[in-house]
Amino acid sequence: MEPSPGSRDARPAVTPVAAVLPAGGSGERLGGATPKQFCAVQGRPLVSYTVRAMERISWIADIIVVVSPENIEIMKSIVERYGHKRVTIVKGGITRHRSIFNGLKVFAENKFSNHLLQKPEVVIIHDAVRPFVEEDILSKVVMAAKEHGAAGAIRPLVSTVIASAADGCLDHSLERARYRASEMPQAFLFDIIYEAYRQCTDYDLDYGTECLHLALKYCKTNAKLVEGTADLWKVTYKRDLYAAESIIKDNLSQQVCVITDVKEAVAQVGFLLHECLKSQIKVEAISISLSKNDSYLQNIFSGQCYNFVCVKGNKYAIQETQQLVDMLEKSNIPLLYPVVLILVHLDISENISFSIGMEELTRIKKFAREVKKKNIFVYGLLIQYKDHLLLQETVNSAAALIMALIKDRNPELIGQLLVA
Ligand SMILES: Nc1ccn([C@@H]2O[C@H](COP(=O)(O)OP(=O)(O)OP(=O)(O)O)[C@@H](O)[C@H]2O)c(=O)n1
Ligand SMILES: O=P(O)(O)OC[C@@H](O)[C@@H](O)[C@@H](O)CO
Repeated sequence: MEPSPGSRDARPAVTPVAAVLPAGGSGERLGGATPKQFCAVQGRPLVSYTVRAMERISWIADIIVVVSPENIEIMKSIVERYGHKRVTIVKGGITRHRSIFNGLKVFAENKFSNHLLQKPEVVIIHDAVRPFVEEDILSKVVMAAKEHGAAGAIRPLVSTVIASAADGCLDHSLERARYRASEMPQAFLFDIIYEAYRQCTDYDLDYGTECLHLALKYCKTNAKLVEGTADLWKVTYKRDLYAAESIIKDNLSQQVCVITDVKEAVAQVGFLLHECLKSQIKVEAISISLSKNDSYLQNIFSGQCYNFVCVKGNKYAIQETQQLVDMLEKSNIPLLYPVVLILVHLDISENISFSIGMEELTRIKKFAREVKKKNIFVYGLLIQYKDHLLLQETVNSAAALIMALIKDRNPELIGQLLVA
């Protein structure tokens, strides 16, 4: 059980809330050799998204991630690589309940000096494979647990629940409107859920699936049920991983920063691009020379924009783009999510003889490969037109290609040159 390095900051004056994330399963229903909590989504393990969801909430003082013994080193490397704070890794058990119980023990059988892992008043229990959890539902279940002793998120049933008879035929069905699906997060007064686990039979520990039931059975505590949102679902099957990937891609595709240099023709195309794109995505447009360490650009970075379009009037100014890459890297934006950087080369020469030699294409590909190591995906886009009347049509095509690259975020296409 080790807290992540540098994980302690000043402890809040009030009794803290802690979170236990069971991540010790094998993910059999998903299939494959890698347990689902460690499967990559947009290049990052699924568990890291759930840890991030907890650590960005300041009133959660400690995050306990419970993993199987063979995955402790993997979990440590995830915590280190993605800079997760306030994380303590604990060895899991052969069942989910046993893993959760091990996670709770770190507060009750505290092997760390007190100032490290203070026993929380309320503990959140949240499956590590439920990455889309927001502060609002966490706050609701914690407040409800403070009042009722236990609380859990619920959702309407999608399918009707039926019971089968011994012969495999329908025995009866439940009236769906009267029942709910128990989801996560759940929250408990620490003493209640810890006592429930202490009294728990081996049968419950090995076959149970519901923490709220343990609080009721062993501590006579009726959990408050809190309506949850649709995105609280658990990644169980392969389809859930695909769904998680597309939700994250969609979240990353909400904003783009269009950077043009100050040349008039480039600024004009930048303006037309802005007009084309703004009906599909939020556009921040700036016209600067990238050689300036522009405070405005820094503001864009703080706004967590993950998509950048640089419109240049000359050959791909790789060294200028390198400066943007350096600024992005310093901002830490690519740490958690891949950043899309589209280099738009504008060719409005009268003679359409413009050509990008193999040498130039190779330079772009080489640059893109280098930058991919920083989790920045670089794509080339050529806008060329001879007849001014075709400008709008060409820009429309460029905008469509830009949206496709932003939404797809395909690492296999980095360094390629598309032509609008
Ligand atoms: N011994 C176990 C089993 C499960 N879990 C965790 O409990 C959560 C919900 O359980 P489930 O979806 O059933 O995960 P798995 O048991 O891995 O899935 P499967 O049943 O398909 O093997 C997951 O984050 C899982 O890692 C755990 O911490 N320890
Ligand atoms: O049963 P599994 O181990 O797949 O997952 C656990 C779920 O049952 C559990 O997270 C919710 O039903 C809330 O208790």
